[in-house]
Amino acid sequence: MTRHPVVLIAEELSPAGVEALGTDVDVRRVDGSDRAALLPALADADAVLVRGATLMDREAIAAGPRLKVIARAGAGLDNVDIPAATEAGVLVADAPASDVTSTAELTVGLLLAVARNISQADAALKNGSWQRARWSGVELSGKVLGVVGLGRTGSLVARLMAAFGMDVVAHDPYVTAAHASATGVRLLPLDELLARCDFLTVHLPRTPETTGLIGFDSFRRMKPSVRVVNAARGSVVDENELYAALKEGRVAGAALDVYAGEPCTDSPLFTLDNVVATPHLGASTGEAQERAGIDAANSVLLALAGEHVPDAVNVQCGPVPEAMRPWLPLTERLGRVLTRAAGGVPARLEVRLRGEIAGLPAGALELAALKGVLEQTATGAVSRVNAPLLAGRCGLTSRLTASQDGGAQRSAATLRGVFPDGRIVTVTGTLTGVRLQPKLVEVLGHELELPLSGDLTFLRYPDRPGAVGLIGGEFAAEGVDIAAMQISRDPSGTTALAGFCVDAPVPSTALDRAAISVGADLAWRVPATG
Ligand SMILES: NC(=O)c1ccc[n+]([C@@H]2O[C@H](COP(=O)([O-])OP(=O)(O)OC[C@H]3O[C@@H](n4cnc5c(N)ncnc54)[C@H](O)[C@@H]3O)[C@@H](O)[C@H]2O)c1
Ligand SMILES: O=C(O)CC[C@@H](O)C(=O)O
Repeated sequence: MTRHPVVLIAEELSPAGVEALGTDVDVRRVDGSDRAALLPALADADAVLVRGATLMDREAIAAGPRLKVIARAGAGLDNVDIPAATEAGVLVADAPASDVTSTAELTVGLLLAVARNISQADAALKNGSWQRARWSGVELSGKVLGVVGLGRTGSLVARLMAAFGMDVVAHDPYVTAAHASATGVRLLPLDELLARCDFLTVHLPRTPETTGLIGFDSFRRMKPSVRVVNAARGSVVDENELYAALKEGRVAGAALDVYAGEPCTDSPLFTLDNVVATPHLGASTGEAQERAGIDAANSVLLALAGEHVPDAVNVQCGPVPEAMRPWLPLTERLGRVLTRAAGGVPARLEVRLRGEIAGLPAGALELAALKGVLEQTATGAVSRVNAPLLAGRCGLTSRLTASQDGGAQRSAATLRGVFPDGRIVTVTGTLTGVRLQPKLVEVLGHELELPLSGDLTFLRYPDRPGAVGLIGGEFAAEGVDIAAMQISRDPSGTTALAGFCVDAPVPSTALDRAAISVGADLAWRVPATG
């Protein structure tokens, strides 16, 4: 029975997300926050689905030797050691678009709550106290809202708050003025924004640069009437400094959804009347969880199938257009043919694209070629994720070149390897027919046409009559059936290259005998997988 890939669900995942995984995977569950349960459960896992409470650090990644993908059902990957995953060849993806609307809407709620003391008044009333003057607030309309971080959430918050009549200004050194103006905001230096705003909301990732960004110095620059909202990451606003500023009347109010350490139940901030606090609810809506689950499940399925994962964060390539996707497995296989033909890894690899594909973004093809080249010799797992790292370690450099002239094909990909001993080895493939079948069309300068699938075997020998019969005889003696074959002479007509698609791997003893019988100087096999 074929083994289905094991997908470990380590946290609550929406039913739609579980359903999106389909029936061709073996779904298992574990409580990812329980380390003692998580580590052994990872031993068999091909994929793990997490939210924010499962720590996928170096130790956890090492506990999953089969792992191919870590997918986060949500935005942000603070709980995943991305460099460790990259080294291990494990793809990491999150679902960055899934919770933008929910988080932006919660931010609107927090802005309103901190302006109007909604939660404090609610709690007081339910406690029997009718205090209208005590909970009087301020309007949003006409006030300046400072948005720090004008990415997905920040931009949506800016648009939504403009509808309240707020004057929205933003600080984000990494966005263009065009993006800001399309969002309807003015970009300002941080100091100027801090000095002007009546309300401040941060929508930043946690990075060394953003940790504590809103701290003592920032509060010093702000008006004492300012109200601060954080629904991004706890550590972006320094909690101790915020507490001091609120206590001393240097900040009028704060609304927080996130905390430096979570779960957080006993912060000094919770003792203050002018603080509204929610327990990390930004993405906690049915809609966001459904989208996050489905997006993460789709990333898992794509990664397990070896396909391009648009939400991957640790694959070093840009977008992969639809027309480029069938070329990924083809280029990977070409890499395997090249390394096997040469008996080792080249020092330099050129990935040449010709014809119609030459104009398309092709970074992913370079990664696929590197993967194919390296996986024959590497000791651990090789994927498009760690291929550049492993190439660097073994001194292999690569480059992409493109030419509009496809030659005999509409499009073709050639791998050209230059080896440390000066040898140059080339292999070329193309996709043919309506079903885009991968074909080899050139090997070591010999033109041929051979399906680039299944087990392949090649021999290069001085051309003479009867050679194919001798080779076929050796294969037949081991019960190996030939599904397709091609013989190609070099331009001088003296050397022949025979390529065979075989139904089962040719035993090495049979290949050795065949090579001796025809006087081959090269004989090699390319296994169907890895
Ligand atoms: N509360 C929640 O439940 C919840 C839900 C979703 C996202 N988040 C968090 O909200 C934050 C924003 O999410 P997003 O999806 O909008 O991210 P994003 O990547 O779309 O936007 C982040 C923006 O911050 C900017 N930025 C980075 N460093 C900066 C700096 N030093 N100064 C100013 N700007 C800087 C980036 O240029 C980018 O535009 C993330 O930390 C995310 O994890 C929280
Ligand atoms: O609910 C969650 O899983 C956390 C939401 C998440 O996307 C975040 O980045 O804060």
